[in-house]
Amino acid sequence: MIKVNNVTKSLDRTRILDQVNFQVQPGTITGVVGRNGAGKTTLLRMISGIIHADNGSISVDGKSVYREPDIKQNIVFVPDSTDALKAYSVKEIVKFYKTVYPSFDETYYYNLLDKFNFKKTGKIKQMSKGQKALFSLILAFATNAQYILLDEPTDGLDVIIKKDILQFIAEEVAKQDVSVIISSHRLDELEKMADHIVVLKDGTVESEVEMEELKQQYKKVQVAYHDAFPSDIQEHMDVLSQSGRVGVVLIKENDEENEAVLRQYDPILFEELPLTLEDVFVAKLGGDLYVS
Ligand SMILES: Nc1ncnc2c1ncn2[C@@H]1O[C@H](COP(=O)(O)OP(=O)(O)OP(=O)(O)O)[C@@H](O)[C@H]1O
Repeated sequence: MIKVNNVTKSLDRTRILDQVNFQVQPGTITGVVGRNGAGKTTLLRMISGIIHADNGSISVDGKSVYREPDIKQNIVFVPDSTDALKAYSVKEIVKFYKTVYPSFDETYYYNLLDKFNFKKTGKIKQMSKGQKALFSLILAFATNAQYILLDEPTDGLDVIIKKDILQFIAEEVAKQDVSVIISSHRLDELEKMADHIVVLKDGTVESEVEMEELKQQYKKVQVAYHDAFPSDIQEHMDVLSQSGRVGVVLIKENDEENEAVLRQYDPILFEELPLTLEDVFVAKLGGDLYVS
């Protein structure tokens, strides 16, 4: 388990992270969501031990990444840029990774390179941006590290490669016993795969959500009326959108009181729609969207 406990960090005398707390359970995907500059990269770099926290503590399986650096064999950080890899060839990088990650699985690595039609010779710098992104994930999962930290793994990629990458992550987490943290500014991408979402805003954890719980807590209903959309619905519950006589509202599961309000005007349509995380964030967190 990763425990981030009251972590504070300043860079150039500016407070980047302030009293950040959250935990990552084994075998789960945690999404760290926040706008550009929210502090996601700084947080991931601290968890992987690249930079130190000013205050607070970070432990991985009960060990401090700073005081017990052996634990770093169990953590791999994949930055949003592959610049650090560009001088290596597909073969050379294995030697380098094996010195840092003794359990690196070469068979797995070459099998996946085959699967995704990578050449087994050649330099990493010759790959396209999408190939580099996928390659760095293959490399990370081949380390056999228990904790994989991915900084914006799909940023700037086209929809096809984005889908491949998200599917690859989901499949590998299902197969291997790993925990993944993915940072992103795209709530919509993360909600499909994350078990747990941590929302970072201005350097603090603004909210945390367990996806399973959330889906059981709320429902989204589309209602339409013969006459104008009743104004008191707005006073009672969160109206996500409204156009003429049709509205989409967010209510709690088993909220009989609000359901009665919706039904008292004899709706001509009353239909439950699939709930997205964005719906809840828009309604409950003041409409502050993290989706680009
Ligand atoms: N070395 C540094 N010195 C000073 N300030 C820094 C440094 N690195 C980052 N920052 C500042 O810290 C804040 C958080 O940056 P960080 O890269 O962690 O955010 P982020 O959420 O990952 O953003 P993005 O999505 O744009 O990568 C930003 O305001 C950034 O300008």
